[in-house]
Amino acid sequence: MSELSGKARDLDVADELGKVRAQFVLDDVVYLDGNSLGALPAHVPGRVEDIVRRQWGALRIRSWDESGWWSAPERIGDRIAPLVGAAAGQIVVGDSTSVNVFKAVVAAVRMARLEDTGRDEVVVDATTFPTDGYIAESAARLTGCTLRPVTPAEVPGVLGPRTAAVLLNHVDYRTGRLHDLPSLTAAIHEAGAYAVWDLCHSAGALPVGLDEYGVDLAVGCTYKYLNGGPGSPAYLYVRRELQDRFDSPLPGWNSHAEPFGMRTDYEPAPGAARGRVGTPDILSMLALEAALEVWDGVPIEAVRAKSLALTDFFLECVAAYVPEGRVESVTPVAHEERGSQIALRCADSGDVMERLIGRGVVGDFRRPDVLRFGFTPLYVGFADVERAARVLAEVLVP
Ligand SMILES: Cc1ncc(COP(=O)(O)O)c(C=O)c1O
Ligand SMILES: Nc1c(O)cccc1C(=O)C[C@H](N)C(=O)O
Repeated sequence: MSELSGKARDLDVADELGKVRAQFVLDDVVYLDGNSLGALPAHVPGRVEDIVRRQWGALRIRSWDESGWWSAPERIGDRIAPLVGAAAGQIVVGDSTSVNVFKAVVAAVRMARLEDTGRDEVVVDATTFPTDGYIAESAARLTGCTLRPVTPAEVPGVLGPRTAAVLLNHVDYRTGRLHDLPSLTAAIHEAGAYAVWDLCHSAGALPVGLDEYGVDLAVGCTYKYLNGGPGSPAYLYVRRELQDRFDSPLPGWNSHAEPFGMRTDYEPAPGAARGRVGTPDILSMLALEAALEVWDGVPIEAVRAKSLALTDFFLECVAAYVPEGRVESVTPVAHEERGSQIALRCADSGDVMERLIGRGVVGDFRRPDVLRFGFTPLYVGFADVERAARVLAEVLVP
């Protein structure tokens, strides 16, 4: 046994979260793509079967009340809340991240304008996952704002009396860089603007502290580190003090104060429900609710500690196994700047990822030249990490 595989074994033995892995359906593959689609918790298929056969099949329409379908968006929001540092009553689950980005950015601009009509700029992370950029551009156009795409490091320098809203990613999807949410949020508030954070790549991987740092609005998906399944609904956080002013650009009947009043005038519901639009996607939503049970008794701080240990160990193994200069990490070394993934740049990365997957190590390739490896602490172990780096070195040999 090599020194590093011995170290991996010792780290796995000492790993307090190691037992959580048994709750997932995993095979002999090293699955490092949980930052795109999380693995399936083993109890979910049985629960979905019950939801379909009993709740839908037998109870039918009664399930809106008797099976808790109607209240699911806020109930599941409250289950996600502690994972992102939010008190109950501020998160609603539903729609896609893209749709929630739209709601949040337009609502942020509208709130900024309530205080100062001269605010006419939306600042967006220029390096963002494309959907956020597209939607921010459309939201800016619809609200008569100018879009300012800048890197997160440039954000403090462009804030000013014209800034209405700023849309940022907590963790960059390509590089895995963790942005400084507390200080950027403080700078945005200092400028009198509203902060909207996309938590897709941080929720379930590290503590977020939404309430602690006074974030205004946040969105995120649930199919990555929260393991909700393909296309599982996203969520929207609206800070409690802002809820009465949250003016949704998509005021559907589900966010009405009296949804069954069938009134022609719109009166928004109080609380997080104001972020709803139409009928919730119950099957996906309840599959997500079941999936979230793997978090029972799992503190997010322990997840963060293991995540950093996994990524540190991966970098150590890559440095030991891969010939120097063959790959370059674009993920920051500093813990306070690192999410839960490592992105390695190399010339022929598309082919390299195909060979890796062929050898049972699943990461993904992001254009133009990045090999992305996501580390989900709930089910990735240190032996997986050592194997991934070893196989990477093998497939990199010309
Ligand atoms: C940062 C970020 N935002 C948004 C999305 C996607 O949004 P949607 O759930 O609407 O597909 C992703 C990944 O798919 C993402 O990485
Ligand atoms: N949402 C995805 C999908 O519907 C298909 C394939 C991949 C995805 C992803 O989540 C991509 C992911 N946001 C990324 O960071 O690249």
